[in-house]
Amino acid sequence: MKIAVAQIDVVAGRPDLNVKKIIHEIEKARQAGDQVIVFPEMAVPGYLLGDEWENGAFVADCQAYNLDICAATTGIVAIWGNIALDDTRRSEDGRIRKYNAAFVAQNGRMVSTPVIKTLMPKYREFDDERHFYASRKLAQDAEKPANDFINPVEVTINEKVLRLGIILCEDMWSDDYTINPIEILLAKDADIIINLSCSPWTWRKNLKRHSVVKDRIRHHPVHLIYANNVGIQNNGKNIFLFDGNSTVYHPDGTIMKVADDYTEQTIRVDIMNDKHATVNAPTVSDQKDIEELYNGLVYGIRKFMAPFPSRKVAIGLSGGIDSALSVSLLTAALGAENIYAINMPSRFNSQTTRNAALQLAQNLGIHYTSIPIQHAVDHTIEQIDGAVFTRMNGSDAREHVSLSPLNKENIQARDRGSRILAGVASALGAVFVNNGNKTETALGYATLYGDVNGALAPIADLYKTEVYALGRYINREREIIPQTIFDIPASAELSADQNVDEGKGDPILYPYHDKLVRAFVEFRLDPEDILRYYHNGTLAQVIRCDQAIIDLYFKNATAFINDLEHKWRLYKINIFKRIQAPPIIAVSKRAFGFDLRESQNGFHFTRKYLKLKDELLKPV
Ligand SMILES: Nc1ncnc2c1ncn2[C@@H]1O[C@H](COP(=O)(O)OP(=O)(O)OC[C@H]2O[C@@H]([n+]3cccc(C(=O)O)c3)[C@H](O)[C@@H]2O)[C@@H](O)[C@H]1O
Ligand SMILES: Nc1ncnc2c1ncn2[C@@H]1O[C@H](COP(=O)(O)OP(=O)(O)OP(=O)(O)O)[C@@H](O)[C@H]1O
Ligand SMILES: NC(=O)CC[C@H](N)C(=O)O
Repeated sequence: MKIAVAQIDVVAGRPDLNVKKIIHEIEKARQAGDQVIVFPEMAVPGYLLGDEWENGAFVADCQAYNLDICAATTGIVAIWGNIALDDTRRSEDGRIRKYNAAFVAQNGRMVSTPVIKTLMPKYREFDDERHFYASRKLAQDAEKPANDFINPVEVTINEKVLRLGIILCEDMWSDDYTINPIEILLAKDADIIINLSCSPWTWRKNLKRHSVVKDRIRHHPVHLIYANNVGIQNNGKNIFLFDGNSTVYHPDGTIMKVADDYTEQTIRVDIMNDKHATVNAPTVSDQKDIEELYNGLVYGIRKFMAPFPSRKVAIGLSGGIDSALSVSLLTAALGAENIYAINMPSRFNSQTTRNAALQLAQNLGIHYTSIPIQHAVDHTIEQIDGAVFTRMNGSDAREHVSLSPLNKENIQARDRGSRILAGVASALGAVFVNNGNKTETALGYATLYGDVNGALAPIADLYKTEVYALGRYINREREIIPQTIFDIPASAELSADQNVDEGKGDPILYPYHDKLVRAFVEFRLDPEDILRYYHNGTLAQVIRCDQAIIDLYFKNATAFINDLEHKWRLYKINIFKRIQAPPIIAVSKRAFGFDLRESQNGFHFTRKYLKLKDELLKPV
């Protein structure tokens, strides 16, 4: 059986574009002699559409496109993902019932009723349960076992009947569920498993998938096809990267063929005359991780900017590592001709960072200018510091406004972000970007309406140590980011206390705080957990931090606890900044935005935490 797996770029919300592509691929496959062609999950509408799924006209339009696809299937079996509607019944939200489904057509006719997704992911960015009715709910309604609703689809190819075990993405990731759709299909003599997916890239997920596949077909070896899309999908607060990596597996779970990452590509195999060699499973290394991260971010930026009327981007180039990495990624994604860098020195910016910013711009060949801000900052300070409020209740009471040193720091950041960058971007017909990293985003180490601004936050899902690692990757062949930028301390350069030439910088101990933030955000640990691990000596292992670093920074329990409480407070209080922050490209296992859904409730320390703290601080 000759099967084509079409790894198309699914544009979310654009069924017109997607269907055009699908029909084109079907025609190509027919000409190539393929007998079956498989497309990804939700290949017609896209998947991360938010509450657009509630737009009745839109979903009806998407479903109606099935007729166009079906009509194109002369001489071939096509399998694709789309929404299925049942307007005779309602979902639990009172709206028309919708299914996340796979459609199978051959010779201009649907071969079966739609195959309905069984397992509905409802964690992280996934919201299937909110919008779609699962096949297992249908079973419940009918008071029948779930198995009755999970069946192979029979197709006839060359007069031979084949039983296709078709599933949708999460149906394969069944470890945490009570139902295992693949097992059910294989028990019903499916000849092959075909998984239509819409599965975003995250760190080492492809590797995990290979082991999941191996496990699923361990007791019942059959070929397994995994069809995933490329492109990005944006839920409003996060951009998810779809690397594709569509794979055909041998019955022993080894890889027969795999599509290239982030590339529209159709892979072809002749399943039953299996002469295909085995492709080596990918290896794991830090270098490969960094390479994948780099490729993903560059792809994400390029795709995010594609629908904008202009690809021009303005960026504040400080001579620090964050903007250095960001500008390097932007240049790789959009071309040097589209990048406009502005250095905006105040009196606190060293010659060291100013020179580094200029050198970096020269190395990249981008547009560059310097717009000093001290004059405007002084003017703003003078106006605010001199302001007097008069109470308008007849008392004429007066209140003088006085700026603290911290207020003055923030005026510089706001002057850069809200006055210069926003002004320059509008003059150029460009957008400007936000260069915050994940560590400072978590701790609120950025100024609201200043450097929290921007159209896109390309590196806000990278911890500071990852920012440096990617910076070194950028320099792998030649020095693009000047070495000085790696040598000076990370610093906001907003006051004399942050003078890089004197070795002064941010009040964040990145090698430890990166790990602590990751424990809060990705491992979902509370200070109670952190303190317990600290107390029983396993903290370094749990948060994957060098013990020597913890010992170096914290000489005793008091120092450790003070820091832990300070950082937990910052993390929780600064949700207000993240709410107003631009969309973030998601690359970790939990990105700020709409991957981690934060409620704005301040901070709390549990009673167990307080008890343990008392014990630890009790004088001996
Ligand atoms: N719940 C809430 N909802 C909405 N807004 C709220 C709010 N609570 C306070 N606010 C507002 O937020 C203001 C305080 O926030 P904000 O103005 O950001 O100021 P703040 O958080 O006090 O300070 C920002 C920190 O980031 C550092 N920083 C700034 C810029 C760049 C860099 C760098 O690394 O390069 C570092 C800076 O040195 C300082 O330590 C308040 O004055 C108030 O107007
Ligand atoms: N002097 C400056 N000129 C231009 N832009 C600046 C300047 N200072 C800050 N910015 C902008 O504000 C952003 C936030 O500053 P921040 O200090 O966090 O990052 P950075 O300077 O790039 O890196 P680092 O924190 O390592 O110094 C910068 O990425 C940059 O876009
Ligand atoms: N589309 C889906 O069902 C996504 C969930 C799935 N676990 C994934 O691979 O990302």
